[in-house]
Amino acid sequence: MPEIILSINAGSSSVKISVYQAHDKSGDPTQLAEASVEGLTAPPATLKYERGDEKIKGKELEGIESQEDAFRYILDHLTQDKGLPELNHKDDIKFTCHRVVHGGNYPNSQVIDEDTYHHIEELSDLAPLHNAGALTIVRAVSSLLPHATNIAYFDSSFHSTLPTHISTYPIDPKVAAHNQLRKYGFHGISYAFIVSAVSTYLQKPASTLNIIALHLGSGASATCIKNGTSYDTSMGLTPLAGLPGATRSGSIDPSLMFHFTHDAGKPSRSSTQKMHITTAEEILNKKSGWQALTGTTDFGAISSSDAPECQLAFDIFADRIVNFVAPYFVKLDGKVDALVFAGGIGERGARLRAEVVRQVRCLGFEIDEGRNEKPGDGVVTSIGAEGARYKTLICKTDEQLEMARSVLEERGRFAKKD
Ligand SMILES: Nc1ncnc2c1ncn2[C@@H]1O[C@H](COP(=O)(O)OP(=O)(O)O)[C@@H](O)[C@H]1O
Ligand SMILES: CC(=O)OP(=O)(O)O
Ligand SMILES: [Mg+2]
Repeated sequence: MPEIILSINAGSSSVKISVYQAHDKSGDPTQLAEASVEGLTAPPATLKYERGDEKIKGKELEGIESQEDAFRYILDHLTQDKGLPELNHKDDIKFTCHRVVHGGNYPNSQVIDEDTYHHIEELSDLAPLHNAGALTIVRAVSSLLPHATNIAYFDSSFHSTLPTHISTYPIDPKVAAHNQLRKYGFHGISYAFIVSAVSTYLQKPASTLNIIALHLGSGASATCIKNGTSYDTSMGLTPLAGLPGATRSGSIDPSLMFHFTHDAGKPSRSSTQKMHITTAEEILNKKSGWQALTGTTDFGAISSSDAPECQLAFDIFADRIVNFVAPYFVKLDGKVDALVFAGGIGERGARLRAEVVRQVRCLGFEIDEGRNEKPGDGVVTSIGAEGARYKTLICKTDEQLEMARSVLEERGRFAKKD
């Protein structure tokens, strides 16, 4: 009986699911199909599907508005695909991996049982665009695929190596300890993939790899990776800190909110019994960022527009990214193996990459315009100019593959208790 792994990546604007078949040989599981519903924050959402030579791109979907809608749509699509007989029997799905953004103090992945489910639910307030959506998918899996083992992979786990002086906020330590207020950091599944891919590409052991990695998607972050581990990262207690995003402000003066509205501390209308967020958090997470500045969350459209508000959004993003690249270069003492772009915008946004690299040229980074416009097909490609002091790379990050690989490596830990 084939063992199938469904790897589910619920982002703030998309749900991406890859289907793998496990095998006994060493190496990666075999990918059978990849489906994603994108644009949940810029309706209509669209479907992208790839199975062998079968490709669908940009199919507009009616009524798909949430992560759960997207999951159910993709599962139907996969199980009804005649060219994917491996999924005709839902019981063959042995493992479902779920990307869960906030994992609190979990240093590694966890089988989702009652306890972990409730713990992840408690953390929903700290990742209001993410955890609750991922849990709706966990619940759907439990009813639609009762034989599968659900495993949570946390975006925050990769950052459990942050030094204390970097993860600690200068606030009352008693309150901080009691409420577990510290820098957690996110996009860690992606950063784990990036470390392994760049280490293979540069033929340098991961344990000696120093990179400045930028995961730029609907949510965007920068991470300073020292000796293959997270040394600093731009997101914080929640994914709101650091860089702006599709609907997020990124870091602002914390006092700003009290001048923006008198209702800052009141519960927002999107609070539920299980998730409590204030009006301030609602505004900064869901009503700010590119959406507020330009009216669209599509950074591709923003980058190619001449409209002044789009130009301003573009300039803000480049500026805020540089605000992390430079200090991370210093924290690595100039011993930097590469500056790495990843995520939907990092991988596809040639104009933004060119602008960021131009602004940090005094550090020794330089882009090759031709390669930047038409990067190669590999998982990692170089876009740096010949002779530049430091390398600039694009990494096609794959959070679904990172989770599926880990399932196979750690499967002993996940034996299902029947
Ligand atoms: N050609 C492009 N140039 C710049 N940005 C792009 C381009 N194509 C897509 N994007 C942007 O990538 C972002 C989505 O990134 P992704 O990492 O897939 O998001 P998520 O955070 O939901 O996982 C969107 O803002 C989208 O507009
Ligand atoms: C952590 C985070 O912001 O994730 P995403 O970019 O997928 O929304
Ligand atoms: Mg993402």
